[in-house]
Amino acid sequence: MDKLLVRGGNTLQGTVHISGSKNASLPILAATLLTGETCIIRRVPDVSDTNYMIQILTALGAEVERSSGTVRITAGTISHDAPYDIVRKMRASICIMGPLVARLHKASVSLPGGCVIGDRPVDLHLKGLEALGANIDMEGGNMHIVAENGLHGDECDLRGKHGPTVLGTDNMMMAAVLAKGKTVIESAACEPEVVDLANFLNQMGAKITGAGTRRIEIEGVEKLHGVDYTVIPDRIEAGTFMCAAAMAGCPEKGVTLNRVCQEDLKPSTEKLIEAGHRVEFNEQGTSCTVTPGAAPKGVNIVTAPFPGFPTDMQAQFTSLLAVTDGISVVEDTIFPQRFMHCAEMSRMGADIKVDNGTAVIQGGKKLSAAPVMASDLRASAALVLSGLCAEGTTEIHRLYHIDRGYENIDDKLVMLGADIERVKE
Ligand SMILES: CC(=O)N[C@H]1[C@@H](OP(=O)(O)OP(=O)(O)OC[C@H]2O[C@@H](n3ccc(=O)[nH]c3=O)[C@H](O)[C@@H]2O)O[C@H](CO)[C@@H](O)[C@@H]1O
Ligand SMILES: C=C(OP(=O)(O)O)C(=O)O
Repeated sequence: MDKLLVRGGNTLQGTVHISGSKNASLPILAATLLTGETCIIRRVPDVSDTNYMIQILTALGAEVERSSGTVRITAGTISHDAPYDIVRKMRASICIMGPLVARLHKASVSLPGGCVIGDRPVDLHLKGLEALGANIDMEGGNMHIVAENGLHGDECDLRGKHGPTVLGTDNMMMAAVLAKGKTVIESAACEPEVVDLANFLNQMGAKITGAGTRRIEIEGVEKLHGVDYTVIPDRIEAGTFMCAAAMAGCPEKGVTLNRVCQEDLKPSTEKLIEAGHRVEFNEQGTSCTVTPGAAPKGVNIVTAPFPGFPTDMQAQFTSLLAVTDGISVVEDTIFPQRFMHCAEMSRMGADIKVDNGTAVIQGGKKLSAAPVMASDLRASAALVLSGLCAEGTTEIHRLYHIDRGYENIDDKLVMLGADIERVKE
């Protein structure tokens, strides 16, 4: 197992290229199961989650070739059966349910295991599939989903107690594209990754309108075909580098991020500006430079479904606010238990009290290095950010979390001037 040594105090400057979105790539890779024709997906980040999805597709019978960011998939003859051994490692593997039932009229998929960021049920995914005529039986931790005569269009409201569901919306869209008749999804998730999946499906020949709004309509079609598609930039990786620039960037030159989407970065941009940092986009909105402010101040954050502030940026902003003067309050309404990074950051000298889904941060503390444990993907990014500003060498253990979703994060930070080394434990 690897660990990261982050020697804090270096100033970051230069340009970083943002990778394709992990959270857009995962459902898009799963959606290639909807056709026997070849799909080429470009700018798929080379991270363990996308490689894991490729292993799942291969285990189901698809032929997959990967050459750096380009993945070529032909799902000619596929199996409906995804046992525990192949789904257990990644929760996002549940997005194979929709395409399998749509194409084969049946799917056996093991329930994903627990998740450290909180309770993550799949009731809304199942509600969506049931609305389209699927019968679902649970047995021995497996979901057996059958639609003997195929799926049919219907209406379904996917609102849960924490708001809409991203992968649940994806699953229902993927199920509905080959269903007979029209499907309406109410309270759909509006995240850019949902829109990217809808764009991909439409290029395959699907008829989806309204993606990016709370109501999505899908007119079922008989068949989908292969496509050549490029996934959107990763707004969470970009947001993480924006935080790095605000925390450790050169005050004169800042850090430039290339291959971003300005619209998708709005919530992170607004909070950085409110906290006193400078964020400037080029005219096309595809590149931005973040320069740390002279007198940054604390801000309050409440996570919410898109276009609100993303829960996937909560840990990184908590890290930024821990070293920013003033009191900040950060509430995660989507995953109220997603604060494991705070205990580790406290070991580095941060002053954060977490209670009932809310962190109260007494900011402006000088951080000092400590050995810390990454507990999940974004928590590990938050610890790297803290390490960049800490005095001494921070050791970050359990690096497999960060490798799930950040392509070469250590190399990218080193290119910007950070002193980071990956070593064997
Ligand atoms: C691979 C991927 O894209 N992952 C993202 C996706 O996860 P994912 O799609 O799994 O997250 P959801 O949008 O489904 O979760 C939102 C909320 O709904 C609840 N819920 C969800 C499903 C369900 O059937 N019942 C239910 O109650 C969840 O517990 C959570 O409180 O969106 C999350 C919320 O933006 C992000 O943090 C994840 O990074
Ligand atoms: C929580 C995340 O991913 P997943 O839903 O796959 O756990 C994430 O990308 O921050």
